[in-house]
Amino acid sequence: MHQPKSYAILTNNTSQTRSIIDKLLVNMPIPALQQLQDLKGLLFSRSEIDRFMDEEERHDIKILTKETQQSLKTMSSGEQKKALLRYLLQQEPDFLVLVNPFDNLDVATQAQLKEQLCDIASSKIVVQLVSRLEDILPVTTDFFKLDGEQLYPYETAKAFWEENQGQAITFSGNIPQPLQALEATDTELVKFEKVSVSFDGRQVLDQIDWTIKRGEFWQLIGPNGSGKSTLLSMITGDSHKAYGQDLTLFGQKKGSGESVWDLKKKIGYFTPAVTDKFQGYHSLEHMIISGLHDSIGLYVIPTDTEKRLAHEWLKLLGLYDKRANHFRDLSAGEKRLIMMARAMIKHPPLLILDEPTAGLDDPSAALFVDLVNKIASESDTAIIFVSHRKEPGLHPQFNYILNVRDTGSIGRVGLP
Ligand SMILES: Nc1ncnc2c1ncn2[C@@H]1O[C@H](COP(=O)(O)OP(=O)(O)OP(=O)(O)O)[C@@H](O)[C@H]1O
Repeated sequence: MHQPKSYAILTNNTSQTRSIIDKLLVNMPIPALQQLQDLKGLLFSRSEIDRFMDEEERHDIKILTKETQQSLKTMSSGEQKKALLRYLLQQEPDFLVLVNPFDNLDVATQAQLKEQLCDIASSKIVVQLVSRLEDILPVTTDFFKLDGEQLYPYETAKAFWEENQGQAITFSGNIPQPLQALEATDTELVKFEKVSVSFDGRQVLDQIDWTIKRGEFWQLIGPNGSGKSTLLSMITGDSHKAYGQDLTLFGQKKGSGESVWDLKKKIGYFTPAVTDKFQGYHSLEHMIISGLHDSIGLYVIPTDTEKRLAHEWLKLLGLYDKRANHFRDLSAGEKRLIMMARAMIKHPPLLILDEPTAGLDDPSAALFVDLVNKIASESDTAIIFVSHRKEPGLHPQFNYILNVRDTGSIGRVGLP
């Protein structure tokens, strides 16, 4: 049997990805992909998982998790993706549209999924929409680039690879200083001592010891389901599992009467999903200044000093000329740079970056990583960077590595 077509479409920050997906799924004609016109296609993407999660939460309709008690929301990214793929294959589609399929997955799960997708591609048409070159399946037969709404086909694989191997861009200038010097905090910002966590009788974390000190740059590494989000939510005050544990945050023992609000003021938090909350018409200048007021968008008139500071950040990011533009009109990569400036404007004692490069194309991810390195070296802010990918160019001082065991994940400190 001859191998069906496997299409790879490389997307960048200008790509109208949603529009091409919609056309593919409702069989609207796409000249370069005529073969798919009358075929049934299904979507494998983060947005589909979110949609099913929403169905569960709001309407109590369990589709992907029919066979388990656990809700989709509490599953790890790997478990969620497996459940979605299984469900899609049961529907026997003619082709699958895969959108950044390896995002949020650890290295081992990525490798398993890659093998499974290559296997599927040997008998079924797949259309990959990917922003990272390393995600393109080796079985790919036809290559494209999506600029805006325009789909450009390549004559050969060689022509595609030659044109798209990117070069790095870097920042020049230092990161702006805060309006007020960083509040004097204890040297130890976070201290887990023999912290164990269980869900429904199953132990997920086993005797975690982890101390994060002022100004340190950590990468938190662990396979899907190893408990990374659980650890982060204990630090940010979003998990009740933190109570009764030997956990000290900014010098205060957990459960000793601190308010979640006080805690949140000390932590800058960024995950790509946060950008989706900013749907209003906020200018870039106001978006950055809103970080000083802990608000989503700006609802007070900014002072001249605040504006000057925001302008310094915009200049550093190369976005000063766009300062009056609306945040919602920026590219995905630009939005993340602005969100980083917003999270950093006060130089919080701790900055948490939860898979911050997911979904970005290679040049935008490289630029983002460059900004993180810069913040780490030019400020007293401690950073926790969570990512499954070995981001080329990221320079953490330490790794905190979770290893999964039957009795819960154990943690150890490793040097990068
Ligand atoms: N509220 C909950 N109820 C039941 N199980 C949960 C809950 N929250 C997390 N879990 C389980 O705990 C384990 C650890 O989950 P967690 O989300 O912390 O892992 P993770 O390392 O962040 O995974 P990923 O990299 O996929 O995001 C998973 O097996 C998950 O299913």
